[in-house]
Amino acid sequence: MKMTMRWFGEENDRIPLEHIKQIPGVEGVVWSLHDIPAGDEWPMERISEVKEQADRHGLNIDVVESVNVHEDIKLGLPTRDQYIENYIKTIEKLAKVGVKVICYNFMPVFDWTRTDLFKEMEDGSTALFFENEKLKNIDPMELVNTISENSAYTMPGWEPERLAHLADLFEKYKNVTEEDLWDNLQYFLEKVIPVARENGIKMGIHPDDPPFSVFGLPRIITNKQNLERFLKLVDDPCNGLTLCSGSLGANPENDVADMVRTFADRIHFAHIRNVKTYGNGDFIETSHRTQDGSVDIYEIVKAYHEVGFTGYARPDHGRHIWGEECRPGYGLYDRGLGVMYLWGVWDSLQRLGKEVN
Ligand SMILES: O=C(O)[C@@H](O)[C@@H](O)[C@H](O)[C@H](O)CO
Ligand SMILES: [Fe+2]
Repeated sequence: MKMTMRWFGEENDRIPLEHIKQIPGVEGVVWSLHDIPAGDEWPMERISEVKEQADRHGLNIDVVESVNVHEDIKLGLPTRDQYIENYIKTIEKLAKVGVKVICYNFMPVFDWTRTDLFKEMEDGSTALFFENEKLKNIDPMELVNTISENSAYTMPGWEPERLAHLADLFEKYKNVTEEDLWDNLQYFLEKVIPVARENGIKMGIHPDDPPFSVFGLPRIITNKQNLERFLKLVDDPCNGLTLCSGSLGANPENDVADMVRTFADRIHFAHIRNVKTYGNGDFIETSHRTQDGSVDIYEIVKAYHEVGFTGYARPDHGRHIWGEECRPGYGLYDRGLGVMYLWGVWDSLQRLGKEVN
């Protein structure tokens, strides 16, 4: 397991690379060019700039999250070919600086969805919260406003410029069914995966967060059966998964450890975090520790260990603790604690394995 940490970029993240470097066992940053609109080709100078910054701190840039997929590709519009062309050029450029994995998602309109970014927990910390009833009764634009107002930074997947045309976007999706979305995903993969393979890059789709439909929009990367279907769309090792325990774990029916065991060789990137589910569709993000949430993180790490996972991992979101002012879900402290929990479990399994053999 190669440990990484998400970093939003020099002027876009309060956490300096010096601090990331001090977290035990973190070898690389998971990065992106967050200001480049989905569908545009990434400029080589900008890519090289991040590579140099990371190099200076002895961190690798092997994983990119995300190269976002333009809405026209998800909608299957004739204009998609141009955007796919740009995507391919970006893949080729990323390969030039040694990128190994690209994480992306195929969620219509919104990336992750929460109704509260700073929900207070019993211990005084705050965390991202999803309230099912509230979502049912809220106008999508109101949610966009809450999320952009609440944050000092632009939230990936919630770009105000794109979401300004929300009504338009919803209109375009009106007749797009889940089956259409599958077809459009397949079309995209058939063009992109061969290029990724030639360039030594593995693609890892991120599951939908939460793993069910929001605002009536279709969502398909949601459970084991659909992950299986996804992997068969293009049956190539480069067509793989970013297995996100927190996204999938928001549906208590998903058994993430079982997915690790089943899809082991197609998991290129592990997002590990815990959520507490309440049985009515509500959930809150908790510390990584198994006892603190509803997802058995210990069992998931054990499954990765059992299958001999050598891919990349990162602590996904964390709570906001110790008064830290940070991007929602992306503070230094709780994610740092998360890394140490994951290593604690991993190292003890490693040692036990040696003692048994
Ligand atoms: O919830 C998060 O912050 C991430 O796990 C996702 O936003 C992820 O970066 C994207 O879905 C990947 O494209
Ligand atoms: Fe994730």
